Amino acid sequence: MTARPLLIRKADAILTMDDARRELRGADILIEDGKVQALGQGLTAPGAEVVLAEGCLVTPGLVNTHHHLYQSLTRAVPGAQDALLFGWLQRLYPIWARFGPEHMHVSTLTGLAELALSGCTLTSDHLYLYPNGARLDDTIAAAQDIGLRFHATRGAMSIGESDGGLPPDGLVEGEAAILEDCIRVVDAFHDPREGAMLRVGLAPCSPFSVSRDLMREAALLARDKGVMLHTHLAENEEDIAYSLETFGCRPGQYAEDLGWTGDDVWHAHCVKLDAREIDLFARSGTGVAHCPCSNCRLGSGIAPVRVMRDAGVKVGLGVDGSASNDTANMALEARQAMLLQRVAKGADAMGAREALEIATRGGADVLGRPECGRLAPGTQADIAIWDMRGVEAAGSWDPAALLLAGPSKVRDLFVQGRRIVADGRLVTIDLPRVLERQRVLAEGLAN
Ligand SMILES: Nc1nc2[nH]c(O)nc2c(=O)[nH]1
Repeated sequence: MTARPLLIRKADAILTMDDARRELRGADILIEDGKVQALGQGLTAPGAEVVLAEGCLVTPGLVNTHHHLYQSLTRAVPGAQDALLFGWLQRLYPIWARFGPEHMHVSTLTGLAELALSGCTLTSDHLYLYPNGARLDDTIAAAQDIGLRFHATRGAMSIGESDGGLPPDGLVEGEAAILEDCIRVVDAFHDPREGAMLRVGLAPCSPFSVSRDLMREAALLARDKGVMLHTHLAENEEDIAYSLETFGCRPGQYAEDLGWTGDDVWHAHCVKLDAREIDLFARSGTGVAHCPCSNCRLGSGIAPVRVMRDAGVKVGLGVDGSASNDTANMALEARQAMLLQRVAKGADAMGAREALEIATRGGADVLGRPECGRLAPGTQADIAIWDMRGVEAAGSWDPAALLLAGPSKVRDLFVQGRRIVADGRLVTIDLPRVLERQRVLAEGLAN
């Protein structure tokens, strides 16, 4: 929380993403106690810290609804560069099986740093493997170090190869132990209060790596504890084929039968949802984490985001893990979301403002955080300041330039009114030291 009030002054433009989608010119934002107090021209606040935003565009901090932060240690792995989802996973599982607590902590710090520099203030993470004593706690500590708002999800895999699943047997956990650890991390870390910096969700990994029983039990536990549910769904054709062959139904039916629809549930990818499944998601308030770069990289396809949005499905944006993106830049991800819908449906299928809306309030709504992802009196002061005077945006006429042109990195970033990035540099951690450790750990995995 900010001790002193903070006044962001004279922004060229503020895209508030409030309920009226107001856009303010030459305007200020006053922040007190971690929340937006006022927006408008000529605000004053005696004793406030002043941040000048002339030449800048100000937006709500971007919200990332799907990531596997640990994967930042396995970018561009040979043999996994040109594969479809299942082959890609089979190449990487044995490498991930060698991770331990430090790998989780350092890779998460690295991934969060990358997100912060690209304007992200709130991210979820899906950690679904726990080799060699690794724990969800390792990633939570990293988020607390860096100061980003964090939704950690306790993922899991329980069906190994010998039981018809995709992962190697050595990488799966027993279901009783999974549920026990879910209870532990929710009780230890989940903060249900408005404005929380840390929440926990439950996230069995995917239909081809967990049992139906675990999905059902996780849903019951999540509702008992009042936390959200997250998994991968309908990611590509292999995923659909597995569902039809193994469960005798499409992914939407599978999710509905197991209690995995509702406004406390969000599914990653959903590239292959059909019209009935989209209607189910809209009626039930089920959210979607759209991951356009990863879907391109793995050749999964183009998610029907235009159709989903028109049907009323809640859609947020996700960079996905850095083994399948392999960058984790939220601004570029929003640009990719916009461009892909145009490839699918034509040049007017999605504008820059709509893509930015998905990347801000869209994601916040998917994560059940209506106090984030928009700037209005009373919302959380999660704010990105983009310098539009650099070469990327030079000559641009409109704030839409942020996604049509650039920049893709922030000048300043505030989370709950606390500055995380100043003049393009992270101020909460020693990034060069983290990157050096990341390099050593990656080398150790590669050799
Ligand atoms: N894009 C991804 N899809 C997945 N499915 C699954 O089971 N794991 C993953 C993953 O890490 N990335």
